[in-house]
Amino acid sequence: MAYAGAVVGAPAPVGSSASTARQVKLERESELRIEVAMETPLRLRLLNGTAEIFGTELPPEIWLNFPPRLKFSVFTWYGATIEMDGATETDYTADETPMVSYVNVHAVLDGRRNRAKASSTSDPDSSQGPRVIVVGPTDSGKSTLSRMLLSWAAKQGWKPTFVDLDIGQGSITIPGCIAATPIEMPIDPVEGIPLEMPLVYFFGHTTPSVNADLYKVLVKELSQTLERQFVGNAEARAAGMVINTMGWIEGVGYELLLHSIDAFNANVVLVLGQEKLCSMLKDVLRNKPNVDVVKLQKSGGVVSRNAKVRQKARSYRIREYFYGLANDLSPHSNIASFNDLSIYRIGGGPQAPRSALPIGAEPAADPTRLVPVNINRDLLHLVLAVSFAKEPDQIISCNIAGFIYITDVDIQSYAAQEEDYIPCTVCGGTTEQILDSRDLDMARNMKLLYSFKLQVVRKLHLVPSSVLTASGMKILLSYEEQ
Ligand SMILES: Nc1ncnc2c1ncn2[C@@H]1O[C@H](COP(=O)(O)OP(=O)(O)OP(=O)(O)O)[C@@H](O)[C@H]1O
Repeated sequence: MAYAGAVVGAPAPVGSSASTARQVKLERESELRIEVAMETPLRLRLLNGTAEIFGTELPPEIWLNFPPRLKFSVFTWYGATIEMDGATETDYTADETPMVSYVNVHAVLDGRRNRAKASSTSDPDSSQGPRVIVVGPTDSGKSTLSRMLLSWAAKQGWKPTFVDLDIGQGSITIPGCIAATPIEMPIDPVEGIPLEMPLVYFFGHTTPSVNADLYKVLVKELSQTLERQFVGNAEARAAGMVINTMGWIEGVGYELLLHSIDAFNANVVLVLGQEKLCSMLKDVLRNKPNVDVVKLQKSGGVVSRNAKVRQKARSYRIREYFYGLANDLSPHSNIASFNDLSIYRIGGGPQAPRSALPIGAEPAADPTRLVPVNINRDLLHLVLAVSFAKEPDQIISCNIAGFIYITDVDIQSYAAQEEDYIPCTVCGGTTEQILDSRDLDMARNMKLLYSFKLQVVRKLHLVPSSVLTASGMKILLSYEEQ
């Protein structure tokens, strides 16, 4: 069948929504850029030739289902024919892409991995593979480039570690977290980053400006944990890391970027699409000859997302966590007694009274102070992170097991049964704040430690509700569309 619909290099009209199957012939080194329709999924398959989606090769002939709103491109190095079935917001082909420069970076990184592998494992420096950090403004394609570098490396048998420091639009778990996970296979174009063994730290907000100190502490914790893991794992060490960062590159954002480069001992800094940031980083890192700062072109395919779209994307990520990408998970609902829960938030908290401060000094909240949270209806609709910490003072340095969503807080039945209220003693999270960013108040920035044992990564396995219906808080592990 002849190729219909897309003209090389020219966008199809926005909103084109042909729903019949159609074929697209791609010339070598060109790509088909697609934004799936808002409400309906898209099927796509490779008919002939070879093609990849952000570094992961497409299997021949097999239909892949892409959920609504997904934005991606199918790139071919040598030419391919693609068949699509379903509606799109936009689909067009482009023959100008920065893919050659991206794959050249991969080749250099691959050489470094081989050298690290071949070197004596007793020398920590030479056995360390590349630690790549991808930086740039919002919507410059950082996550996409990170993904390509990881998938190309995994295709060649490496198991690089993916570190995602983007708390606004991170791709490992729900927003508000920084996380790391080994990538052992090219990343699935539909499912995304595998969730088998992520190391997740909970910040609780979608922008670090609410508590930049806490963000730094968590980045440091994550980097130190990975460092310890690398000591006993020569394979992971040689494969190195790819670190995705936030798009906030001005002021405090720039300072946090420098802190991340330092915390992870990054030795390759890839700057996407901004001359000024590149020259600032080159300047500030000139005393570190082992750090390469490389400027790369932004792809014309990167889709810009406004605040509303980003906020929606965050809501979908949370929903996806509880229900699965294809609604294939069934979150459990449970009721837990207040006494079985200990909830803390980090930062803010009661401040020292002015009278206790030196004259002229302003009271300042300790950004890393652990504050017990009284259970009340303010917790309603919060998403809480479940910490692995055994004691409250471990919360800030501990990674988390998963998340719960609070659908009801029954104060009355609690009051009827409990004379003495014992303030809860563990850690907390965020909720609708993340879902709709209405309120970035630090009072909501909490972590959570569950006092009964949970083994959770993606699915929470709580004690059955019949055991825990005694009183108090009803916890439904689900998320309601706002
Ligand atoms: N070549 C391309 N063709 C089509 N869509 C693309 C292409 N490259 C990136 N995208 C899409 O553009 C969007 C933004 O890209 P990406 O998430 O990589 O940017 P970012 O710089 O990481 O964004 P952030 O501002 O959140 O840090 C994503 O939905 C991504 O899938």
